[in-house]
Amino acid sequence: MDIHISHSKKKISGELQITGSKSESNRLLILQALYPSLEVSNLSNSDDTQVMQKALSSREEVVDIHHAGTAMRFLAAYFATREGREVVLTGSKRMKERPVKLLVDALKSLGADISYEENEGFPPLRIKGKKLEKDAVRVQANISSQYVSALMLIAPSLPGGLEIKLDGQITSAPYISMTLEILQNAGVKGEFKNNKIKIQPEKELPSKTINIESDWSSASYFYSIAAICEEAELKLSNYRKTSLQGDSCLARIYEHFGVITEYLKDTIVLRKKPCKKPKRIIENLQNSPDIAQTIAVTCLALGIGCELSGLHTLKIKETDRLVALKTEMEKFGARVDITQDSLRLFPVKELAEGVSVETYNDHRMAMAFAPLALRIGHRLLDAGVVSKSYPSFWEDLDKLQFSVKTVAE
Ligand SMILES: O=C(O)C1=C[C@@H](OP(=O)(O)O)[C@@H](O)[C@H](O)C1
Ligand SMILES: C=C(OP(=O)(O)O)C(=O)O
Repeated sequence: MDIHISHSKKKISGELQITGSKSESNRLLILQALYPSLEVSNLSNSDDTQVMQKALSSREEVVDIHHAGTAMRFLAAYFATREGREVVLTGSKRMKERPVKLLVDALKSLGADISYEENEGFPPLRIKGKKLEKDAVRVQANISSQYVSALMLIAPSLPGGLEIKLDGQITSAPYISMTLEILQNAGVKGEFKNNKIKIQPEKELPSKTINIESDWSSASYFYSIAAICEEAELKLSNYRKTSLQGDSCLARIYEHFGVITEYLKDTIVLRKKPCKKPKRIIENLQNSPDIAQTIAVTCLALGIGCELSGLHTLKIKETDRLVALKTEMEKFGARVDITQDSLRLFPVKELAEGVSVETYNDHRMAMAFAPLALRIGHRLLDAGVVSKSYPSFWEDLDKLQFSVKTVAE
C-alpha cells in the first residue's frame, strides 16, 4: 500500500492508546512459556509479538519469525533448551542477513546443538533442543544486546542458573537492564554489575500478572509531531515516568524542540508551545538506537542540523538505516553525511516537493517520515510496514486529522 500523507492544521490535539511495548511483550512471552504461572496484560498487537506467540505454540518443524529480531534471538536460546524438540528457525530475506553467530557460539559453549542451514553465522538455524548443564558463558556485547537478553531469558530455567560475562563495549544497554528488571518483577533473583550478569535458577515462579507499559519507541512519532507543529497537546495512555524502556529518554531529548512531558497517573501529556528553535541537536544514541530515525526526520522538518552518534547497530537492523536515512532525506534537498556509526544532517530551509519516500521493509522508516507531512505533503511507499511494531499507526494519525490517502502503486 502506497499512501500520500499531508496535514494542514497548525494545532494538534488528541488522546491515543498505543499498543504495549514489543520488547517487553516478547521477553514476557518467553518467560511465560518457561513459567506458565505468569500472566501478562496489555500485550503488544505488533506483528513481531504475533510471530513470537505463533512460534511458541507451533508444533511444526519450520518456525518462521519473518522480520522480528527479538523473536529470532530469543527463540534461538529458548529452542536450544527444549529437550527432544528439533526446529528450523528461519525468517525473512533480511533476517537471513542479520548476524546471529555470537549468540549461537555462546549457546554452543553451553552445550547447545545448533547448525546453520544456509550461510555460516546467519539464520536459518537448525536447533536440536537439549538439556544445557553449564552455568557460565561469555558473549560479545557490542553488536546486539539481544544476544545477551536471549541468554538471560533462559538463564533461570537452567539447573544452576547462569553467569554471563560481557566482552567489549556494551551496546543498547537499557535493553539488558529491561530484561533483568522483567526477570526480577517475575520473581527471579539476578544482578548486573561490572560487565557480569548473574541469574539464579528457579524451578517455579509465583502466579502473577505483569502489566506491559505502552511502547515508547512508538511514542517517538508523536513527540516528533508535537515538535514539528506550532502548538500541540497529546495524551498518550499507559506510560509511566519510571519506565523499563530506554527510549523513554525521548522526554528529555524532545525538550530541545520545546516539547514538555507532563506525567499524570499512567498517562503522559505532550505539550508544545511556540519556542525558539535550537541551531542543531547533538546526541549519542548508543542506548536508544530505535529513535534515531525519528530525531533525524524531526530535525529535517524543522530545518535544524543534527549530529547523531553511537549508531553502529543501525546497519544491521530491518534495513541499513544509515544509508536509508541519507537516501530519503536527501530527496527533500538536505545534505546528509554518514559514517559507520554516525549521521550528520545539514539544515535545509526549503524542502523539495513531490517526494516519494521508500521504506525498505522498515516500519521505522515509514513512521519516522510521517510527521514530516506537517511541513510538506509526500508519498510513503509500502506504508503497511508499520505493522511490525504498530499496526494501528495510520488510524491513529487519522485521529489527529492527518490526511492519509491510498494512491495507485
Ligand atoms: O531487546 C530488544 O527488545 C531490542 C534491542 C535493540 O536491538 P540491539 O540490541 O540489536 O540494538 C532494539 O534496537 C530492538 O528494537 C529491540
Ligand atoms: C530493530 C528493531 O527490531 P528487531 O531488532 O527486534 O527486529 C526495531 O524495532 O527497530
